Amino acid sequence: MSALANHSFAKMNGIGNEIVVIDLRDTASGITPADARAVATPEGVPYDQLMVLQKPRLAGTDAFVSIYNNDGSEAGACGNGMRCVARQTFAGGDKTALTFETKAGLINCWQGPAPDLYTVDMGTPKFGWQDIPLAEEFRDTRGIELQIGPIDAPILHTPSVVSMGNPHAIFWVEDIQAYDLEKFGPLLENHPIFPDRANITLAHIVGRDHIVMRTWERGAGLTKACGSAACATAVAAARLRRTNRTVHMTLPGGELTIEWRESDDHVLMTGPAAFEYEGTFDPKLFASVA
Ligand SMILES: N[C@H](CCC[C@H](N)C(=O)O)C(=O)O
Repeated sequence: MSALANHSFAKMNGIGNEIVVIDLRDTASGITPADARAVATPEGVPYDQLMVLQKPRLAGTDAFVSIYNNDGSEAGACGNGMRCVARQTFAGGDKTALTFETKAGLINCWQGPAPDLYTVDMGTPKFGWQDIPLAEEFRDTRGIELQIGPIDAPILHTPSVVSMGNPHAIFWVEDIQAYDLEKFGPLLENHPIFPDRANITLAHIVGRDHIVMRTWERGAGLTKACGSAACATAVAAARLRRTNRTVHMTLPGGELTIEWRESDDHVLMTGPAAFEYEGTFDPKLFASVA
């Protein structure tokens, strides 16, 4: 039987990014992709990402956190989800800073700068073709030309590619609403250039300290916000010398502040995390899970 049967969960959101947080640190268990898909069904708790806290594996860390998209695929990073995990973990204890281990590395979190805000150190961005990753024939990342749709359709081309522990392709456009992301998103997400698929962002640079964006997420589709995409987009814009290293990001679900810190290249993301309700998983959800 799944470790989730009869287990409690917290339904949260990170500026509209639908998050479920499960704390399995009191068990020796983890979950399977089939468990993640079972939770995402309409009979379960529909979400964009599932954040599973497990027993710490490294000394000095508060938990190992596994991240699942609603299609059951695992991801190395989830910025909005980490703010939700931080809020839940701060609420349950007396700490002012937390360290989580994820597939992509260590993530430090702290409350602030305002009472309802949380800051997450998302680590350092990676730009190499093997880091994203890109298919080897596209190793020259400057030459990526992606044309999607009929020739008279708007052509999305020359994306910036960045890994924040998960793959991101960012297309710079004048109008982020001018493209049918629900149509083009899955085509680009699954393009052979991205052997691990990719998160696809449309971004418009408003000024040197402000970007508006929206994202088709790998494994989850169109979401109201993608924190790691906001980090990747802010870094890519600064790298193109089109913005400062601290940028205000406007996403469909809300606002984030991203700082690509000059001293150590770490990317700090600040934003809210909302608690919605708590519940317990009905064991019937997992009846067909092996
Ligand atoms: N879909 C992403 C994971 C969730 C990222 C997003 N929700 C965030 O806040 O960073 C991926 O497969 O890489």
